[in-house]
Amino acid sequence: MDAALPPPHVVDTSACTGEIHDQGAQVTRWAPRGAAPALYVSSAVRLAPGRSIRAGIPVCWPWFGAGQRPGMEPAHGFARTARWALVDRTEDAATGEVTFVHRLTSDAATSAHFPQPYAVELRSRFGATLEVSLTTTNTGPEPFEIDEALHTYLAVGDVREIAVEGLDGAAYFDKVTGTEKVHHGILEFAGETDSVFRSSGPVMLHDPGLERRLIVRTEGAGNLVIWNPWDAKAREVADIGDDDWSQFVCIEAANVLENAVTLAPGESHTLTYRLELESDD
Ligand SMILES: O=P(O)(O)OC[C@H]1O[C@H](O)[C@H](O)[C@@H](O)[C@@H]1O
Repeated sequence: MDAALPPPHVVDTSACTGEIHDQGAQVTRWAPRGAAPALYVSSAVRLAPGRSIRAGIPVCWPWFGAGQRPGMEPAHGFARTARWALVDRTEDAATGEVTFVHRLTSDAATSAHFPQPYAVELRSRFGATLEVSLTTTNTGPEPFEIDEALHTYLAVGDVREIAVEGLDGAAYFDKVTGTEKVHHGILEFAGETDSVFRSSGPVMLHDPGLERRLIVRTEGAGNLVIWNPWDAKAREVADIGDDDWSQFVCIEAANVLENAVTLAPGESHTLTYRLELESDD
């Protein structure tokens, strides 16, 4: 059995329900009041110290995927499995909004692959909309470079039936084929998809199965990464339930490849993800 992860911080207000873990400063649930959950939680999710949580919004930092050099581990950087410190929690009684601030510093989590001093703050605002901002500050004497992503798992009725609007004309790197492409029209899904768009949105996800639309807006992002492993690949990915692959799509706000962020000493950068849900009725 897995060792226990401390329980998440829970939000239950007039505006929404939600939860966030100190591990990874990871939002795992959000639903506006009266609506179904907007974020996917794997039916095979494992909540254990040091294990990435297959749900919600993993924070990928300070590298993405396998990183820029061979041997960089863990995948997607160490922030998503590190224990962050909760430094603030505020609630606005009038709006029902709850805001958490989590912090990770080089004193708390270090890596041979990223020895530079830093402070990272994750501000999550749970309300009628969800807003998550990741701010990186270089607290050391030398410049450094980071990749980053707010790797959001969106819950969908059936990925084969959804349509994503807002990427017409966008260039992207197709990680499945390893080629550069340009997308035209609406984005629909018919197989494994792992695309790094050179676009920051906004995009609208039309979901006829769940009779709703999800609107993603970003700030400070050079890329949107869109991922679904499809059936065969999903079986190779840890902690995804056998029949889960059709029930999510990741639309991630990111700065990767040529959009990696370089920070001079004392400099900060913020990456923001806003999610809104509109029901059809
Ligand atoms: O299995 P994980 O380490 O969580 O990564 C899951 C996925 O994340 C991103 O979307 C990448 O673009 C994919 O290549 C990767 O497979």
